[in-house]
Amino acid sequence: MSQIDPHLFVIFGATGDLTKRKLIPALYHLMQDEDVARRCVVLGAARSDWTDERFREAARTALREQGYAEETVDAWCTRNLHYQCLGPEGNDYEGLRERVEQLERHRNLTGNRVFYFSLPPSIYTQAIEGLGAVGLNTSSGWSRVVVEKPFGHDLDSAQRLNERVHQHFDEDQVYRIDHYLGKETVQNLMAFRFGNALFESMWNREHIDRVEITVAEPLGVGGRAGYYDQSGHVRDMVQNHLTQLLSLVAMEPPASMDADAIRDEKVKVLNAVQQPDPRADVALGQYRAGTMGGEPVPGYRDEPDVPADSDTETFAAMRLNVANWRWQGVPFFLRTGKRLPRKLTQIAVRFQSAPVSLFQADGGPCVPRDADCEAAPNELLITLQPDEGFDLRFEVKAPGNSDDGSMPLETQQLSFSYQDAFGPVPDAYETLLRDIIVGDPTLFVRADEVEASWQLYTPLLETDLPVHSYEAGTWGPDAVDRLLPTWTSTGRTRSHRAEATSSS
Ligand SMILES: NC(=O)C1=CN([C@@H]2O[C@H](COP(=O)(O)OP(=O)(O)OC[C@H]3O[C@@H](n4cnc5c(N)ncnc54)[C@H](OP(=O)(O)O)[C@@H]3O)[C@@H](O)[C@H]2O)C=CC1
Ligand SMILES: O=C1O[C@H](COP(=O)(O)O)[C@@H](O)[C@H](O)[C@H]1O
Repeated sequence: MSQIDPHLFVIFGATGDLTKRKLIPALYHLMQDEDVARRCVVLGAARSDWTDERFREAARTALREQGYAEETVDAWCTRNLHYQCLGPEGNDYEGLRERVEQLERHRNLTGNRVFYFSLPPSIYTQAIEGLGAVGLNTSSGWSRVVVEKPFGHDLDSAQRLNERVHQHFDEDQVYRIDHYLGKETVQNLMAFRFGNALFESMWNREHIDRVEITVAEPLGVGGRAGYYDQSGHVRDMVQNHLTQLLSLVAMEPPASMDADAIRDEKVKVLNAVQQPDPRADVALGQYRAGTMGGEPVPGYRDEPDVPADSDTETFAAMRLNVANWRWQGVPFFLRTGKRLPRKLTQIAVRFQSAPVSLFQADGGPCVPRDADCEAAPNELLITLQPDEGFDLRFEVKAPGNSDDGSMPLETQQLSFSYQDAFGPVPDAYETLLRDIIVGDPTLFVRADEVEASWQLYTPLLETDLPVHSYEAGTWGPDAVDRLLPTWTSTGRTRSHRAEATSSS
């Protein structure tokens, strides 16, 4: 790991779900490296009237639940965790400043600070203003502010939030989190594309027929309806995670691996994506009651805290066109939803078929545009979770001969499994927290990038579109067939590995 400066890591929202489930375990894991543990002091903050000891106890419980050994956890919590109450209104920033300075004196820190907003998004502005009002945006060291998603709820609100943030912090101090960018396999997309000339030379409209991006979850809304019902699936997943995947698949090679060189290319490609026609290119859905893994599950409207007449979408699919020289005319299909049959994050790249198919039952040859002309295209499946890896599907001759005398072909695949090659992949939050404390912004979303993404989806979010019902445990509403009837990721399963993936 690069050199880490001694610093104070302040978590706003320290009593919340994200802190418990993701931030504390990621910090704990990072601090198994003694160098990091000596240099990082954590200060939790929220309105709840907790003490240091109460915060430590919550952290101990969270870590024990994740299977970490009791003694090591206890020692770490006592040594590294502190808590400051922000008062019942959450506005005691003067008290926070005093505590920050006191801890820095006691722990010999030199004014380097991270402020992590694990807060309800409606509080971001208040927190930014609060830090600015008491001068916590400047110090004798560096200060970084980390903002969780969602960053705004449309273009206008994202622009206003960026303006507020920039009144108190420079852009290079701001780390907008999209946790998909911390996933090892998402980063591997760049390695795959730009470290291998073989595929990059075919990565364009001359050779690719279509690209499909699927992010499917079996889970329902869980206990998050308060946020999710206001947000909906396009804001929750498409505007951020799927758009990041799209950018990484479609961007041009950057001039270097420098953070801004990469982010410049991501912004460029996002600006080339045409706004979808909401009525022709988009299908929305909401799950109704169904069966998952043999168990009945309730419909979205029967979930806790969801209004009985909610029209919030829990599924979205769309067709996008990237209007640039590399991609014009190649459809990018995005599909994501809750209560789909299984967990699957996958990019399927379908190459163009061979121009002439020689291996036909009736003696052929034929060309793919003829009816009944079977010419299986090559496909590359990039699976980001679970069972991370690549599968390249191609045609081989099956042994023996067909009765009709034609040469029998069968689809097989070359496969690479991340797990088999490298073992378990680290958690995305651990990667991202490490980048924050070493000051590497590459995997964070820049102000212009977040605005370009909202620009793309805001017209569709402002259109009153039908939300079609789908049964929990299926691949979404029938309306999705209008966009694409057969999705590579869920269509044929043509080999032992594809079947294994589909049943996991
Ligand atoms: N949970 C998750 O899986 C994910 C969450 N996120 C994002 O992370 C952020 C936090 O989410 P999550 O932890 O789930 O939310 P929670 O509602 O569980 O936690 C919110 C936290 O903010 C504190 N808080 C609320 N109001 C104020 C206030 N006025 N001033 C100071 N603190 C306040 C709450 O504590 P108290 O009441 O004590 O003040 C609590 O600690 C959100 O932006 C969310 O979108 C992103 C991805 C996944
Ligand atoms: O940001 C979010 O992501 C999760 C899915 O994340 P994953 O890492 O498990 O793929 C999603 O469940 C949640 O609704 C959304 O807010």
